[in-house]
Amino acid sequence: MTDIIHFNQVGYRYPGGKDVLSDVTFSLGRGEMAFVTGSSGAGKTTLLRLVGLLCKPTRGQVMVDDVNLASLKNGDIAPFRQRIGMVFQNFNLLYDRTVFDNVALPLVIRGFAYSDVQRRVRAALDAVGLLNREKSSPLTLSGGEQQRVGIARAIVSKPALILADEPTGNLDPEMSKEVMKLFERFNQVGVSVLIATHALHLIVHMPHRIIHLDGGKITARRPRTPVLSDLPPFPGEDSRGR
Ligand SMILES: Nc1ncnc2c1ncn2[C@@H]1O[C@H](COP(=O)(O)OP(=O)(O)OP(=O)(O)O)[C@@H](O)[C@H]1O
Repeated sequence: MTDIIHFNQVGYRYPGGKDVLSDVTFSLGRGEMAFVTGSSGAGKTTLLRLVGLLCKPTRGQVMVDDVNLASLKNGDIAPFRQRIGMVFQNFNLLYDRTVFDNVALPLVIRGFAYSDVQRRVRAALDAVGLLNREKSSPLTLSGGEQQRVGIARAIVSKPALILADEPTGNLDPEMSKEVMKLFERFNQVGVSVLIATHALHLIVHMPHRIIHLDGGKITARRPRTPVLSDLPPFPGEDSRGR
């Protein structure tokens, strides 16, 4: 598995502040899903912001999709970000627009033809189970549905990588599980996914790797847990053991 993200001894300090990340080295494999955990202030959001080119490391190198982010010129940053889908805790939706318009936004900004916008937005809404709500205002949706709109907007550009910052932070336990399952579905079709979360109870039974931050340093890593589907099938059985 090649890496879609590689951090090499990365440090970050907000202007005028102290180090909020130091000596962070980790990789996310292409097609992998993993979690970044840690208490409030541990540096999870900052780590995702570095991957999403929302800030630049003060030390070390960040590679994303085989590009050293330090080598990108200003004009290359916006096109590069289109390879990444971002999902936020507070959904970041436009509440005076329809669900369709919210999901269409990244494509409209890029100047896609309307017929392509329509096709891709409908496919994205279908993938999150909200095709029947395309004309609705996000205000009429539940929190879980609003987050699914946020996820549809993140995947509509067919990114190689999804970054999600506390995507279940405003959701009840049932909706949180649904949203995590949705990320797993995209991961199963090859999208790499990195999720920052406090919700240990939600992820502890999931098989994905956990990268734990404390005070801006990686202090623990839980390897990916093998799951039944990793095992080769017995002769005469399919991969689900049936
Ligand atoms: N714009 C900023 N300027 C200065 N310091 C900041 C800024 N944003 C965050 N910090 C500091 O950086 C540290 C790491 O913050 P970060 O948001 O990355 O943590 P986090 O693990 O995502 O926290 P939370 O779980 O509460 O969102 C914190 O001490 C925070 O106060």
